[in-house]
Amino acid sequence: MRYVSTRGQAPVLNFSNTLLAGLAQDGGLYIPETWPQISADELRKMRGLSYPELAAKIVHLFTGNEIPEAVLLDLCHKSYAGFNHKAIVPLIQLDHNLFVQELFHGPTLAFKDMAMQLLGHLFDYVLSQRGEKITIVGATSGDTGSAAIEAFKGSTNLTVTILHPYGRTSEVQRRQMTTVLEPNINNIAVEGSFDDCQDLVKAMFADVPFREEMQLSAVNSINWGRIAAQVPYYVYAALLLGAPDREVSFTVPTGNFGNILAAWTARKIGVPINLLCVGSNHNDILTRFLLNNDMSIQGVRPSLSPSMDIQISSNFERLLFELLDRDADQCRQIMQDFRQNNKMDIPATIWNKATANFKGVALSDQETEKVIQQYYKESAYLADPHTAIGIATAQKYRNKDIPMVTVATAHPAKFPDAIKQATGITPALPLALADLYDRKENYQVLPADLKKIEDSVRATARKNNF
Ligand SMILES: Cc1ncc(COP(=O)(O)O)c(C=O)c1O
Ligand SMILES: N[C@@H](CCOP(=O)(O)O)C(=O)O
Repeated sequence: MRYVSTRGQAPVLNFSNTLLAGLAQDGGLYIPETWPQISADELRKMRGLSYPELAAKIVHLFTGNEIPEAVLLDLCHKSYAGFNHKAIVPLIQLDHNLFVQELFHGPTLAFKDMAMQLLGHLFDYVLSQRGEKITIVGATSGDTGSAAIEAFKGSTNLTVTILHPYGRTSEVQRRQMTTVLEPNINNIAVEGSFDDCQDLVKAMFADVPFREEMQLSAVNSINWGRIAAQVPYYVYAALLLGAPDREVSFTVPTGNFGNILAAWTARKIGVPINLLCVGSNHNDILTRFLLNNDMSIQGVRPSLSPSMDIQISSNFERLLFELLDRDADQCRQIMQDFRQNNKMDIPATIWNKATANFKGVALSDQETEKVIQQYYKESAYLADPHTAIGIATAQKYRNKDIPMVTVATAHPAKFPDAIKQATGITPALPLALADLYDRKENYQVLPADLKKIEDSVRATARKNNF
């Protein structure tokens, strides 16, 4: 498998180098040079596989023989062994043709564990083979950070610095990150928004001497490895609901556009997926785009669904590249203009192609609360605020002939205040996290200043003798 950058000016890489590179040198995102395909017959043969077995087959399509399927199978078994549901990604039926696929049964209670647990093993495998050490830098609005810290804590091959927006995650999310005290983990609360954190990560990659000195790598969904490891659960749900002989639609609560891009990738490789629906909170740049071709940055406002408090959705660039028929020069120009003008100018022909594939709905906090309340009362289903946005979006776009699956991206106990406000109950944290509020925290608060952040990343690497 070979990977190309969406901006066309970075070297073409194999899977392992794409994984370690994270972001392309030209600021673009890596994407497969050609899409692997699964035929309907091959899909039928995958029915009945367990989740780890299916995941190994799907991820192998993106690694090629660089990582043998038998090795991937072993890594997938290890990755999902600690999940606290036997099905790993159970599909719950809410209504006649409305389903929820729960992706939050991993150690940090959000869908990020699905990819991050596997990425932890993949990085270890590749780095041990090469005898290399790297520095991971990541931005989080709450969930990627804890999943990455959990997956990589204690590793002797790498250090991890995670930037989170100061005071803008839930307390549970913050504590899940800041109470991990292993020396290879560094938590920074940045005085700014998630978008500022993500910009700082990209700026570290753009600082070539720093990038080379530290051997930087990424675990946000700018890294293709993340997307590849998020495709299998879409295939799993589709197979359970009759694929390849029946279509299925998906609704995804969306922020950085990584999770829905994985669903779109499942369609690209041959899974019959009908609609892809984006659910947003009032940080609604993606839904404004889908409804009115308005992709203008309006500043991030805190919401009840903090993990989606994002305005610059990195993975949109991968979709754009594809919709532009892989014209990397045009993609690069549009992305550069976007950051200069705070507005993306998308030609009408491209917008039409996007809206033929994707639909979108934005919910206010009040509406989100009502949906949590309604499903709790009527269906005894407790949805976290992100999932509730997904369910409301699915309600709008479901149709009677095609099953609609909303991916449930977080456990309600990660957002106890919002759940209490909506239902009056406080969801309990699972046993493994029951003492979270008693654990000691360690993090520093820094301004959104590249030099200060780089100094902190370097200090962590030095402390670990890198
Ligand atoms: C709970 C939760 N839901 C939804 C999202 C949005 O997913 P994505 O950024 O892949 O669009 C996130 C963050 O990524 C999240 O943590
Ligand atoms: N919501 C995310 C934001 C980062 O998304 P990623 O998928 O690109 O890592 C978070 O919880 O951190």
